[in-house]
Amino acid sequence: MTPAARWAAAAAVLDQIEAGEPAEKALTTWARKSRFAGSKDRAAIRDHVYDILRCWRSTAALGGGTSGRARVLGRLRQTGQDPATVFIGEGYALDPLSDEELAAGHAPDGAEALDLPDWIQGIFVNDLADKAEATAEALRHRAQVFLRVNLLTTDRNSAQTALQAEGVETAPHPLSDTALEVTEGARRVSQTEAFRTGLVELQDVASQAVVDALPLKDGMRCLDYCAGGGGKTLALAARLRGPVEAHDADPRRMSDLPDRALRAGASVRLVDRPKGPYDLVLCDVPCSGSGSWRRAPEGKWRLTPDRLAALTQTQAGILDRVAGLVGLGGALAYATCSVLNCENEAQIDGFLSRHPGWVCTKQTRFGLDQGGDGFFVAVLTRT
Ligand SMILES: C[S@@+](CC[C@H](N)C(=O)[O-])C[C@H]1O[C@@H](n2cnc3c(N)ncnc32)[C@H](O)[C@@H]1O
Repeated sequence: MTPAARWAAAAAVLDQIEAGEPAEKALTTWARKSRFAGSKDRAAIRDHVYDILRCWRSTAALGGGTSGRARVLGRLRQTGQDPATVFIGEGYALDPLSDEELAAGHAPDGAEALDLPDWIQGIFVNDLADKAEATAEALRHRAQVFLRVNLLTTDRNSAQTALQAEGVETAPHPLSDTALEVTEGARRVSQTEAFRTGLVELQDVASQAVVDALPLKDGMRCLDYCAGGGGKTLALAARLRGPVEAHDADPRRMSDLPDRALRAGASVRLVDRPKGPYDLVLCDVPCSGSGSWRRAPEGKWRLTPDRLAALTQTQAGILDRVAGLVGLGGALAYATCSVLNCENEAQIDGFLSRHPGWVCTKQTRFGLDQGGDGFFVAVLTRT
């Protein structure tokens, strides 16, 4: 496909998303109908779509409309590319722009320029103060690719050498001693022998730092209560060098975890009904995902005040339930990939006011300015 044809395909996918289709589904449907597209085409189209999803409001403002065509025009203007090289009307390219389309569009302002929903801009300013703008700006750009070195099978230097031999260049990242930032060959990672044999896992650096912050001790009984795909379960098992139990309200989300654990040489047991007492329970709760909107930008546009309120209730409910699983002297670790106070510090304050006999021994925010996604972790101890 020509570069112009890829933009035309992106415009078609964006129209489906505008009509309410999830981005992944719209991309898959397009790929099924377009067998002529190769893997490089599909990757380029996906990049266009996600770049625009991150900048959904500003591209619409600059392009003068919410159609895929207008958003592509907005994105080209935003990145200083000449629309005349894309709207060429030949082959599979988009039709040339009309005079009306050329005259449309305005420079985005305020929340539009920061690509935030209006209702959340005030919350950002209130919660993040002088970091609000920089955080919103960081969420408008692609995230770096990070790997977690699996300490059960290798060390960071050896993993780096193995990846380099397969054309993947990496650099250690200061936020976690298990983290490598991929500087070249990111698309090749999942095909490498190093990945297939469990030397490394794809995992954001701040997500790794959350696990580093947990009070781990040899032989402790440990539960990951919201295990999902198991990213943190595996990191925990590697740090602990021992077994970890994994639970999720939706067990289907853990369906790949046994295979992933096998590949990583980690001991993970899936539990339907956890029975305490545990020495450590990690709750990586469902949240707005506002710290990782650059990886999952649709979440930014789908979040509503009602949905956020429902999420904070779920989070408080999980904390209250899980408290009963932690033994005396044990710890409850609460984590989110959110930058919002109502899902972070306010949840901890609420828990402490409902549960006398618990103290908060650690509370850390990882900001996007530290390189990874925005994360929060608190450690609560039962005294
Ligand atoms: C943020 S995700 C977990 C991500 C995972 N820890 C990781 O690192 O890959 C939150 C998980 O919580 C699960 N969940 C939602 N409500 C829950 C509940 N009431 N109890 C337990 N898990 C719940 C969801 O199914 C989802 O898999």
